[in-house]
Amino acid sequence: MTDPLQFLQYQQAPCRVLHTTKPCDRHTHTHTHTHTHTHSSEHHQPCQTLSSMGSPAAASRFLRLAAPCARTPPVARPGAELGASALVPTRRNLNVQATTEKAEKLKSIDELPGPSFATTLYWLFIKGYADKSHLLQDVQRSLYGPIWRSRFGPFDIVNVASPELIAQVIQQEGRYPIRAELPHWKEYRDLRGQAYGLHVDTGPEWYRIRSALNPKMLKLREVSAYAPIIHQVVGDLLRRIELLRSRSQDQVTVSDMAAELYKFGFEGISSILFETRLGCLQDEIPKDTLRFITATSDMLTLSETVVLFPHWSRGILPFWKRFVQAWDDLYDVAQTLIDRRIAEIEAQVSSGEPAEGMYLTYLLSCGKLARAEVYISVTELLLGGVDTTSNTLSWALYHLAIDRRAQDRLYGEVNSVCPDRQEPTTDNLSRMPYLKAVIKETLRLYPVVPGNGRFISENEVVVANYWFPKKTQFHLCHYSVCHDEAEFADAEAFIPERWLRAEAHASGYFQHHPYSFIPFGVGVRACVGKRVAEMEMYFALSRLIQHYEVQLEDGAPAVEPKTRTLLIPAKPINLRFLSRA
Ligand code: HEM
Repeated sequence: MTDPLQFLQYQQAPCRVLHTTKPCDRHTHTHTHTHTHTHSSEHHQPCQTLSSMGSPAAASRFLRLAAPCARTPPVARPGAELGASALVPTRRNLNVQATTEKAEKLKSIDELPGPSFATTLYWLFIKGYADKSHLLQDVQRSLYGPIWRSRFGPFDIVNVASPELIAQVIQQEGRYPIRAELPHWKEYRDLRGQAYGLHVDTGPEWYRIRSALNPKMLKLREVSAYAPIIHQVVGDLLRRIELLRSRSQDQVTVSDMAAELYKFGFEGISSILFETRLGCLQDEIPKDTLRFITATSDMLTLSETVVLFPHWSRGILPFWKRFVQAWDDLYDVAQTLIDRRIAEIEAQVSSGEPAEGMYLTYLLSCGKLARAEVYISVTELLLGGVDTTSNTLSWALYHLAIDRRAQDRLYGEVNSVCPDRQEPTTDNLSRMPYLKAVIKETLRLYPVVPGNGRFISENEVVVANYWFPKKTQFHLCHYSVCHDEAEFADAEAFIPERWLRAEAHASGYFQHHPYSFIPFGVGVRACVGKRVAEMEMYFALSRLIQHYEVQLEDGAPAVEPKTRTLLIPAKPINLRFLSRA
């Protein structure tokens, strides 16, 4: 079966499209320009919409005639028992679905099973799933099947928890997909007169920003240019581990590895975005870094709280004020760092030196973004690029520490491609399939983004045999699907070999549906930092394993994940690093 990530639009040949948008008062320039983007050709012919159909019956008639829009090849999955949804929606069989008798009898959203508000409250606060919402996906799927509706305060959500149904949603996501509406983020931006940015802008405006960010983030060749700076940061991480070991009682233990890797993640992505070393892995963490760390956590937590309360409560309850403060801090840190770098660039230019840089120099000079958009884009990239890589690395080390056999195999591979602790190059990485398999398996067991979303605002859509009106919010239950025994044999076990095609085929481990593993999302809205994240994780993990044998502390209890927007370790992970020298 094919890797779903190969369908990411970014990997396809770029095409030139003329985008002419009307001038907008929010930005300082008129957006009439030509730019390069990496859409698949399907996107120039938007998915057929059901928007003007008006009723399930009309939609079903339409479906019978429609040429479906699909991005994946047909996948026959034995044993799928999902009624109409068992037909994996592909270019061919979406038509088949449409022509079945079932399509005549599309059901409405009100017919979906699902918990009442009271039941949800019970699950979250009495049964204790408030910080384990990843597990709630599994519980609810077993109660209601692969599609159900949940209502919680102002939220009305359709959950889908099978790869077939996730594929159906994605295939109808439209030309400019939206993950979720973020009215409170927009309100903050309006309050401060800031540009909207990736998460708040929608439609062609979102796409214009995204197209500016993509080229130096998603093209392998471009991302390879960041290898030397990432190696520098990995060097700092190794020195930091050496220092922490030497300070520990037994001279080998590093406590709370996730916290150390957070600093690594921050330094890594900052070195690319700001073209400056911040020194996060030094003993004294820069003040601004600490401010950003606190603000990130506050903003994400408060973001979930603020929307639950009505507008009028903002003067009484503290949440909105703290939410605004957290965003102010995030933005201010990014703006300060950017302004500092701009001053350096200006000084270089005025002294006749060429202004060479990496990502920030590109964003400032590409002529596609106003300065205000650069500020907010870099803030959002920083927001997305730290906990994600650092938590994934923490889980990878944790499992390698438990699984001696996997660790030995990884060490063997790294050592054979890069003997004598040579720093791996990006070319070397292509000869390290086991390293990549370890990261994939880590992301399968601990998808750091355990649930994704699609808010389908422009179109009415059909998923399974249900018809949904415009503005339906879908929740894509990745965690549940990644842990589904029907997709992944021995789903709870850490088996990197399942990603090595030849071995996995021989042992029956490679049989999953492409949409059962999409840790970086999929399509034009997928993660913009995927390539950078992979490079950071590959370099860090390979060099750590070159230097150390990693073990769990004696008698350390198992560490479970918890959800705090992202899937993170519920307890500190303490590891022993035994020098291989
Ligand atoms: C292990 C590492 C990472 C994982 C698993 C991950 C996962 C994801 C996922 C699942 C999405 C949503 C995609 C969708 O809706 O289809 C996303 C979006 C995003 N990610 Fe990542 N991410 C990672 C690292 C990074 C890094 C390093 C950066 C920054 C360079 C980053 C920046 C972003 C941004 C800005 C978005 C929003 C894109 C948009 O809305 O257009 N991520 N990521």
